[in-house]
Amino acid sequence: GRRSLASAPEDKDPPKRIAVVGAGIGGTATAYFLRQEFGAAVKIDVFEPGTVGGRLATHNMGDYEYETGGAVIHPLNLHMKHFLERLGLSQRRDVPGKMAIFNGKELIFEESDWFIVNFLRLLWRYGFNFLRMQMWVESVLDKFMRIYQYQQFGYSFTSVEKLLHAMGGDDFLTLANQTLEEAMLGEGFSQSFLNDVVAPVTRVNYGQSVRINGFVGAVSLAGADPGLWAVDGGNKKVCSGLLYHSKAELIPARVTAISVKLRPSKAGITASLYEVNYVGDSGSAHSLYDIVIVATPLHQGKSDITFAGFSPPIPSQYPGRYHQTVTTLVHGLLNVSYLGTSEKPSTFSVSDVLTTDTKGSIINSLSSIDPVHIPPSYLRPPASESKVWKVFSPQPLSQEQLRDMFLSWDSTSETKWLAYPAYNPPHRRTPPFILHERLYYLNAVEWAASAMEMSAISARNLALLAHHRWNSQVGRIDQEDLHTRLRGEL
Ligand SMILES: Cc1cc2nc3c(=O)[nH]c(=O)nc-3n(C[C@H](O)[C@H](O)[C@H](O)COP(=O)(O)OP(=O)(O)OC[C@H]3O[C@@H](n4cnc5c(N)ncnc54)[C@H](O)[C@@H]3O)c2cc1C
Ligand SMILES: CC(C)=CCC/C(C)=C/CC/C(C)=C/CSC[C@H](N)C(=O)O
Repeated sequence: GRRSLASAPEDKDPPKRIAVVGAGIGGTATAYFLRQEFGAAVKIDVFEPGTVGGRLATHNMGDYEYETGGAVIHPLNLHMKHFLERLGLSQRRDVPGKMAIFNGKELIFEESDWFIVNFLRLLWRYGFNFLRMQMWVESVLDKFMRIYQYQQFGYSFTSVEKLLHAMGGDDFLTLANQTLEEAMLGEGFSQSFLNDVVAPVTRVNYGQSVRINGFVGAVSLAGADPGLWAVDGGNKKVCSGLLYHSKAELIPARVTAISVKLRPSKAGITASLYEVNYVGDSGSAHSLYDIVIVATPLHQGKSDITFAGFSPPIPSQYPGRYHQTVTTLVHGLLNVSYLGTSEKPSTFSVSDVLTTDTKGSIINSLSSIDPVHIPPSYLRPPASESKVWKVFSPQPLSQEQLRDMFLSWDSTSETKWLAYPAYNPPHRRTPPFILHERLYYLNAVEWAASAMEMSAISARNLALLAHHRWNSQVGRIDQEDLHTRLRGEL
């Protein structure tokens, strides 16, 4: 393939052992790409105290299973698509639905079955803002897609900033360091369009306002594109599949500390190894590794790993915090009048209710959801029947709030996530990908944007970076102007 043509002919001995901390999509994709880069001989251990999948998780309700965490994937998320192909998984059958926007009192927009009706309504209210937004998101996505070509040619980046810059130049760095609101007002979008249309999208996807950074804002708007998909059987199947495919060993334990140990090597030169300390059901233990990849956020409430013996020191927790989103699944009957509509439940066919950023609003969104596997004759039940609704809110819902929203229910389930970063641009500095010589940090990428595909891109980047740094192949690291240099290459 095109990678091997340019790799150095005399690679040094491959590493013997590599550790990955965390078995979400980031950690399991890292194990998969590490195996691809370093070959069959290296032993890869993946540490995970919880369920494989991390923020990709499901819950059983009635006879079916439903996504409670990461749910939708973009049609242009090429790593996720590639994983499905390699693992023999398939996309879940799509059940079309309609969207509405709720301002806390009434529905200010309700999608019609007819494209032309939606188009004319939006044109009437917001002029060409809507079409221009689609063009703006597409232009960001066009540049974003360059990363796949760079990675296919084996190029890697030492920081989130350099990765963003390689995709979209200074424009992407500016975008990431200003708010979505500033970026869109600067592009000439109207404040009412931001309030009525853009904020509901950032609220459903990231639980936050239009003051998130412009880059994650564009990702969020891409998350409202048509053609979104999910994995048949549940998104977390990708994680267990990648783990199996990578022939990594899953160690069901929590990593407590990572320290650097100096060891004399064959040539008499002192080489450093990493000691990973962990606690599992059978007590605590430690092992030595040549390379370690941390694939869990190093933030308050997310993980608590001590880094010992490093100079400069590595903090257990980086500045900034993760934002809480509570997922409540309710198997019950919606109180349609809660949405201020006089429509009959039997004809109310909205599946996704987004919300504006109104003071006192307690929910971010309310969606009718389908099981992770859709049986052949499945039809989404109307609102007049008991079915599963998913509510995203910043705080847990009280019984009283649930009683306002639902006429009755058989069961509920609540998952409190520290879901994604609380985005307050301009951030001081994105955390580093490289914590130490051969110690890497995958979730730094979430400060640009948090999504399954972002973790997969970071995984590929770190596997390449770890490989090139191990073999001192500097020609594949932080190369400038790749877009021009690779033009015409397929
Ligand atoms: C409610 C919600 C909805 C979302 N919706 C979408 C969506 O629709 N589309 C989308 O693309 N993205 C979505 N996301 C974001 C997406 O889920 C995440 O970006 C992605 O899953 C992150 O994967 P990760 O592997 O990097 O991290 P995680 O999934 O968090 O994995 C980290 C793993 O590390 C483990 N771990 C923690 N500490 C230790 C330790 N000390 N030792 C060992 N292991 C440890 C954890 O148990 C966890 O399993 C959503 C997130 C949430 C919460
Ligand atoms: C990374 C790129 C280019 C695109 C990803 C687009 C995408 C799928 C964004 C969504 C991210 C996200 C955090 C969604 C959360 S909620 C999703 C859904 N609306 C739901 O109801 O679960």
